[in-house]
Amino acid sequence: MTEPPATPPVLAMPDRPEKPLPVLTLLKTIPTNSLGVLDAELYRELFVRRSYGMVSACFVSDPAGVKRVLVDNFDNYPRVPTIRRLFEAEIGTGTLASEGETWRRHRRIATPSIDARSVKSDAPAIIALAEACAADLAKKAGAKGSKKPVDMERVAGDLLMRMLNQISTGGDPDAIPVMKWLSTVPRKPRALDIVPKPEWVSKLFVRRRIEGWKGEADVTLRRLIDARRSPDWAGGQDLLWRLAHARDRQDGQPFSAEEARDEAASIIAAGDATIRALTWIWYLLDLHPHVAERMHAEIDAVLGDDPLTPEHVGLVPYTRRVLDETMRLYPPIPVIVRKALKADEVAGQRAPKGAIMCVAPFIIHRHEKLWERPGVFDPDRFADENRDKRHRFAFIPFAAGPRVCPGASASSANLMFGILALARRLRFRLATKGPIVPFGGISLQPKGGLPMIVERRR
Ligand code: HEM
Repeated sequence: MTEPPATPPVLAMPDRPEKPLPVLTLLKTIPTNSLGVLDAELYRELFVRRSYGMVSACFVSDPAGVKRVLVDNFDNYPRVPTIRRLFEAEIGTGTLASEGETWRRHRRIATPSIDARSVKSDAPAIIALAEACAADLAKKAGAKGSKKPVDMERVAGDLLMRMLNQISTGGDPDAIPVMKWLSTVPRKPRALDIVPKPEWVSKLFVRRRIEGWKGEADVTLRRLIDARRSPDWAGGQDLLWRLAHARDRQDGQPFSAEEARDEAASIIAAGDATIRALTWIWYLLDLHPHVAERMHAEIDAVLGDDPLTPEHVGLVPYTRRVLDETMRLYPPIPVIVRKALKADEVAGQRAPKGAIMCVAPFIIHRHEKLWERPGVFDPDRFADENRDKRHRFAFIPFAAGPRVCPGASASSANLMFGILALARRLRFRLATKGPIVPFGGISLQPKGGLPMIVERRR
């Protein structure tokens, strides 16, 4: 067995300025990499309040503060309207982009359609997609190995798109443009997209551009849902069918056609975060051969030459720890932003009315006061015997509270199928000497992709 290196490798990080950036530099940096504005103090202090002219921002990393914002007083902290509008413009008012009673109703009706029980029956088809992806990469690598790199972000993106399509429509090829469209939401905004504006300005300047992006894909999505509402529907009970027939447990009412479309678009667009975890894991494994070796040994011992089944996921605890440690260091959603409707006390500190509340998994997961050796990749921190050492709200890749990710268990299972299928047959080596830069948009991506050489293991 390979020993862990005496000095752990330096991991890809965005710039971390020693001091807070001046406002102008901050405004210039955010569009190029929002994580590059997070300065060193934020990783040292559990609560930091900053003023930017008229706006206050609170960076909350104290686990008690995270709980206050996301769970105990979550009604006081809706999404920041500018970010919500970015989504709303394209996908309407589904769970992802609504607030108040609209959100509550969507969440109540939609959540049972994507919980672990509902997506269980998709597992064999999802596993088949993961196996096909591994077989395809093995073929490309050839017996002797190919020197031509593949972009792992693209590989993960393609696989996850097929998985989402399987869950949503039973794998209907007509729905691929819908998946492609929703994987681009939200697009890079223009200033006019995010400021509040009268309806006529929106119609004239914003809606038309967005209609162009959606093109036929939105028409297709509506058609797919309508077909499932028809009494003549003879297909399966996939996610779109479940959304079309779901009912509110409070008043027994189903979604309207428009609501069902918004919710489907919301869930498919949100599912895209999964791609990130299935990208960063191969980067970390290549940098840490002792972890890769142990994970491969576990997978080989448990799977052997047997066909991969859902039951295998429960038998590979070390591989699961590798996934958790990957999402600690590179959380797919790096920053959660809320706005304080009223002034509040958060972990003993004052959050003023109107403050932007930044609960950032990227900071919290690397915080010096919450983790030992936070920059070191060590999957064993997630071993059962170490569970008591960490606070429940110090690890929040799926957020927490009433707005916790409803796709958490479905995406965890799909990720494990993808990891097991690929790692059983293949190993990936970084194919660039240049730095890998984590880029923070809504989700956390390696800037410019992740080129890797594929090698066959068996
Ligand atoms: C590794 C994969 C994923 C991660 C790390 C992740 C993470 C998150 C996080 C952090 C949030 C909260 C964002 C915020 O409040 O600002 C969220 C919300 C959401 N996620 Fe996920 N997600 C993942 C996959 C999925 C999948 C596969 C689906 C659907 C099948 C999904 C559906 C949603 C929806 C609908 C919301 C909005 C919930 C609400 O506002 O009530 N996610 N996700």
